[in-house]
Amino acid sequence: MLGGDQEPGNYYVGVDVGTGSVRAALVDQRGILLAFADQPINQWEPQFNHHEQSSEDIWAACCVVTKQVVQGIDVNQIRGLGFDATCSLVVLDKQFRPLPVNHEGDAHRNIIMWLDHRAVSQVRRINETKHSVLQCVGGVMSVEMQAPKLLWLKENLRETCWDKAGHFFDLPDFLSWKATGVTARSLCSLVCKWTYSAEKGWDDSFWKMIGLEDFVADNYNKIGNQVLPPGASLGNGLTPEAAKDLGLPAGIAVAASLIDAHAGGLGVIGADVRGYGLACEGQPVTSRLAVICGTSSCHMGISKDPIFVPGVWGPYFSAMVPGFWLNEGGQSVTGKLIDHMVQGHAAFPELQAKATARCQSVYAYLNSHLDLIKKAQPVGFLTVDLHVWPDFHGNRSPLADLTLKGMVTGLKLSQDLDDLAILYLATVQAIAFGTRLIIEAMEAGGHSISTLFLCGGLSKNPLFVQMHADITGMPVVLSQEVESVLVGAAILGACASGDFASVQIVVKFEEMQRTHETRNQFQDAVKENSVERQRGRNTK
Ligand SMILES: Nc1ncnc2c1ncn2[C@@H]1O[C@H](COP(=O)(O)OP(=O)(O)O)[C@@H](O)[C@H]1O
Ligand SMILES: O=C(CO)[C@H](O)[C@H](O)COP(=O)(O)O
Repeated sequence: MLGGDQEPGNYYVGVDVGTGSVRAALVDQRGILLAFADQPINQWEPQFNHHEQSSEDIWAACCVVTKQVVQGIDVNQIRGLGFDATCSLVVLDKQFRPLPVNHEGDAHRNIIMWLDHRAVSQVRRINETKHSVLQCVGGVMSVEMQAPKLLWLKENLRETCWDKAGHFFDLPDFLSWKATGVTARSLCSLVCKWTYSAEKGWDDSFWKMIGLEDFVADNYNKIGNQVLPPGASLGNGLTPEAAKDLGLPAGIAVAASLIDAHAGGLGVIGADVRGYGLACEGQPVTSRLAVICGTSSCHMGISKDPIFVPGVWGPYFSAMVPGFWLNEGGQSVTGKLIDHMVQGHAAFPELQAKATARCQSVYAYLNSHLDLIKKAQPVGFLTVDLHVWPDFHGNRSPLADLTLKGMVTGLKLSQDLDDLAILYLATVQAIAFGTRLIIEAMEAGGHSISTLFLCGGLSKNPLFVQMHADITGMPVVLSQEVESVLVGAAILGACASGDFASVQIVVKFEEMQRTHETRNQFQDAVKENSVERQRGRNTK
């Protein structure tokens, strides 16, 4: 076992702040998840395309779930703590107090969430500059990144927010600051969402060109001028105040953080797949694509040399696995889109009642209903007359066009449970086709991908997984530990503790995890059908 010099019973805590909830896990030195807790967090949408959260609300939820997962153990055996979170923008004043990011002046809502699309005008102007930093985000900056949102705050909330601001954090970095009092930022967040270069640092000309010369004058104090690799140990570790909040011992190692998709990628991409006859067995890790699918989906592909893929974020150096370049494709709404389509359908109340009666989730019920109504052919053929274009919140990758909208064709007058189930299936398939489009763009750029490694909430939906296998034509690997994002966060804590020399070595934690593969039934079905037809011909 790697890192054999650890004492038995070393524990690490991972905290994952997703869009809808905060999760924590207790993980041992074998990478086995021993305890899990989750806590919902609030989201506000004060107007269309404005999505806000509260850093105080999120920290309070972190404290609840962390205390829960360490119940019953000797907390002195906890060696490290790691955070991952969505790439949302946190705004604090010079005394680290929350500032409002809204016209109502509500300082409790001091976070502009990752999926917020308020800064449309700002990102258009940024992209019109054609500045060279845009070559590190696939050529087009997303409205979901931090520069457009910062520019929006300066142009729209000058007095109530911008002039009073002392610190702008990516949410993962806010959490590590809250835990240690250290304002150092993670290389992951700054490189992926702020245009920071691992080799050259900040580019003064970019910030001056887009009208945020304030940061240059201030020597980047407000957005970070001390940058550490993910997994580096921060300051003197957990402060006594944060230790009390979290129910952990003061002084334990706290790691420089990761964005949630990157933690998920770290948690699955190194899995040991020997013995399953998979195409990626014995292949380099660069043949693997990690897809972290929750509210959104993020497609994480790594390479030894930088690969530029138009419309796909990156190339980013060492932003997920040290020593590798990263390209990140994405679909801004996937789980959120499926929830939207299902909950907005006329038959949803009937579905809810029937699922509740069976003590099932609505998705488990829908999946079984589809099996009930499918004919002789695989379930995927039920949507031959109904199709969905999934860009209800713009297209993140590979078209990188925030103005695109969603579309449904093939609707009838009926709105019964069968129609809802088939619309749900068509939405799942549309998302899988979006993944295929991203893979094709990445392969055109130079990637060579053979196998998908899925994690995140949607990886718990067998239909979602099967449609990805069928439509991409690739095997899908699910790790035995479904909470892979949390394993990724705990890996950070393990690295910061010094029990493991680097994140990369720790990635091999996964050798302890078994994996199982989902066969590509669609291709098998097509083959069987063609065999049937051939048999039919031969017997005629
Ligand atoms: N067991 C499940 N079956 C089907 N869908 C699920 C399941 N668990 C979560 N989801 C879906 O995954 C999405 C949330 O993903 P998750 O990774 O848990 O959260 P976050 O996006 O906050 O990180 C939601 O759209 C939810 O409907
Ligand atoms: O842009 C991101 C990652 O690069 C966001 O953090 C991610 O898309 C949101 O994650 P989730 O869907 O799990 O809430």
